[in-house]
Amino acid sequence: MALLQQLKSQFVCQMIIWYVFLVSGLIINLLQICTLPLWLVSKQLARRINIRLGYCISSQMVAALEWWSGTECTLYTDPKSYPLYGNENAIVVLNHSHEIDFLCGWTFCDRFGVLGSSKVLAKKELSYVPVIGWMWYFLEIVFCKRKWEEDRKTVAQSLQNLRDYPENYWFLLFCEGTRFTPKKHQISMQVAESKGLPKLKYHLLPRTKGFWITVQNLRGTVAAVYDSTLNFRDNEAPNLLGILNGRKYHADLYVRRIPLELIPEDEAECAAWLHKLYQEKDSFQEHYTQTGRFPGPIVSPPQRPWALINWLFWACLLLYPLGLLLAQLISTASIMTILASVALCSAVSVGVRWMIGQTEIDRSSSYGNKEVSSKQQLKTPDLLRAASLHRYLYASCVNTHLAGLVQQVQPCFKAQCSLNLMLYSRSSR
Ligand SMILES: CC/C=C\C/C=C\C/C=C\C/C=C\C/C=C\C/C=C\CCC(=O)SCCNC(=O)CCNC(=O)[C@H](O)C(C)(C)COP(=O)(O)OP(=O)(O)OC[C@H]1O[C@@H](n2cnc3c(N)ncnc32)[C@H](O)[C@@H]1OP(=O)(O)O
Ligand SMILES: CCCCCCCCCCCCCCCCCC(=O)OC[C@@H](O)COP(=O)(O)O
Repeated sequence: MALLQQLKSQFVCQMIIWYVFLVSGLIINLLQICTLPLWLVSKQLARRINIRLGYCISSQMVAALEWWSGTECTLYTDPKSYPLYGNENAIVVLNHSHEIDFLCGWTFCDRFGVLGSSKVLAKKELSYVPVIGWMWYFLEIVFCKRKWEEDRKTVAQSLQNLRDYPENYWFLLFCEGTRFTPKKHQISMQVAESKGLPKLKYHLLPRTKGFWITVQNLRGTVAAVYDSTLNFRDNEAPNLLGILNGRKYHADLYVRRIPLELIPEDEAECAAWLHKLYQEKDSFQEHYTQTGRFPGPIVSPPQRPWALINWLFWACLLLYPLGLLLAQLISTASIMTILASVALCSAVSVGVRWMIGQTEIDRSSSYGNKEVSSKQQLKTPDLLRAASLHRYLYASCVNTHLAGLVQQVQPCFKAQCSLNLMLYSRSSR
């Protein structure tokens, strides 16, 4: 066992995994380009082909997690909801604190048969990542610049395109918008305070616009929101390099299925609903910290062999020509070819390191890192501030089960909030 573990951490093994991933990925990207003319003839067929091509890439990372590192992924959920998973379209809301959270998400996608078709609202920068980012263009992943004024149109349009998608998919939303760091947490809690929202211990304050626009544009085609909360046992801090080194982690995922009809249509109410959801998620994390488990029963889906079979297929296909090439290099070695090969390998290693860097929290973007000055808060137009306060008042009432009453008096509430805030803003100028 220890020998196997040592073998897994050998540089040469990791080189093989990388070689197979990169070369097969680029071949698949090329095949995806070849499907372009087909989009004009049969869009649905082109989509179905791309789902399978996409699977060939993303399942390699799932294979690395499940078969190479042996990471265990446990699902806590209601057994009544379980049969629906994978058999309907869903919006997945997931916390964003771990470097491999997306990969654990992919594992569950694979187990429920929606890996090739799974979607995400991703930051635009990821679309430039070779192999994965390029693959995403053809899978109609929705990209955003995290600048609402620019995103509101493009994101809505991309979501509308998914309305006639031919296979079931899960649409993943990291509503926190960026990965958790202590600094981002501190700043987002200042924002929460300025909006009169309760503080969260384990999450950043969720950004509500992406959630609202997704629900609004996918209503009628998506059946439910899967509220998903992920954590790792024994305070593990998993990362991609650990996976490639064959290190085993233990992921626990708690999923609640919430029918889409229960989510308010109005933007302010939808935002309040999401804030309340994150307060609940925070309490689940607290429960996990205290007890080492999530509430409810464990109903884990079985591991499937397809990710491993796919990897073995590409390995057989690509390792033989690599062997031939190496043999030829050694037999006809000239100084020039050796130097050129070393230069090529070094360039590839730098590229690979950059790709891994995309998953590392230490290299996270500065989004959500900038202090929001009180001056900026005061600059917010009166009505927007009023809407924020109204949202909070509504959320507080939802918390105290007074939602029905609020809905009745809502127009008066809105007017009263607007008036109060206009008076407040004028007096503070
Ligand atoms: C059964 C099993 C179930 C589940 C299995 C689990 C998962 C599997 C599912 C699918 C897998 C599929 C794919 C996974 C593969 C890979 C994924 C990889 C990565 C991609 C992830 C990303 O790229 S995350 C980053 C991009 N995404 C997002 O940002 C989404 C969330 N963001 C939003 O919704 C934003 O609103 C926005 C992007 C639409 C617009 O952003 P913008 O900043 O322009 O506007 P905002 O409205 O958000 O900001 C202004 C308001 O925010 C307030 N503010 C200011 N500072 C802060 C702060 N620090 N924190 C919080 N709020 C802040 C400000 O006051 C404004 O307030 P308003 O009152 O005016 O709204
Ligand atoms: C067998 C396979 C082994 C090979 C391993 C391949 C590794 C390839 C690495 C490419 C990774 C590209 C997919 C990246 C997904 C990263 C998800 C992520 O977490 O994005 C961060 C954003 O949400 C928020 O960004 P920040 O604002 O925090 O910054």
